[in-house]
Amino acid sequence: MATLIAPSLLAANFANLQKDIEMINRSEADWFHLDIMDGVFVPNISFGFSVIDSIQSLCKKPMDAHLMIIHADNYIERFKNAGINRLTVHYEACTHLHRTIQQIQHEGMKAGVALNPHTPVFLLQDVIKELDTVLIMSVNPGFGGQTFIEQSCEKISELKELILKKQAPTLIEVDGGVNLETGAKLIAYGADVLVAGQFVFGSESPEETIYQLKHL
Ligand SMILES: O=C(CO)[C@H](O)[C@H](O)COP(=O)(O)O
Repeated sequence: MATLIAPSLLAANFANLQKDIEMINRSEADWFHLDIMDGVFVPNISFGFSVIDSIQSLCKKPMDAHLMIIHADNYIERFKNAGINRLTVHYEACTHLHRTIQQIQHEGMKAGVALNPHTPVFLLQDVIKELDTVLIMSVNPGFGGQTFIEQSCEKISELKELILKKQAPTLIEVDGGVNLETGAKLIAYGADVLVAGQFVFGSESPEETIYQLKHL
């Protein structure tokens, strides 16, 4: 399977989101990646439903939301209504993770679980078969433009092993510090989806940068 590319809108120009969304529509990107932060689970606040509702009709590719929030259960139906196709919650922020996954899938969305850099992969062994995606955080969540944590590569190997062992249908998504160098390494270790924010939107030609990531 060709690697999927999910540009993170966190690094887009919020004064002209439409322009960046249209660029992603034109590009070889596969998904829109939306980072939702609550200022509690992570020390930053990003954007919420008013923004997602406004961009929903502009986004012509699946919307992949990464929730960095507590009490995600309270908002699952609301994210579905906002047009989100894939919803990822954090392992560290969910008390009843299995129930949360079921609720997301009950709403017709793909369900993902994100792991912070300090959270080991083996903790997912009893839910992996239910998961559409595992999002390996290769930086500490909360901010774009951080340095890639090398240890993430080993976690991808461990996750790949777990997925094969359990014959799970799960995609491996990686988020944080992705560029051409780290991206190539991540693909070699088994990543299926690369999220990239600063590397795409901070480049001279974001569309060309997406092309380069897609063809690594
Ligand atoms: O989840 C995130 C932050 O919590 C971002 O998606 C991630 O950091 C991507 O940003 P960049 O590619 O700029 O490192």
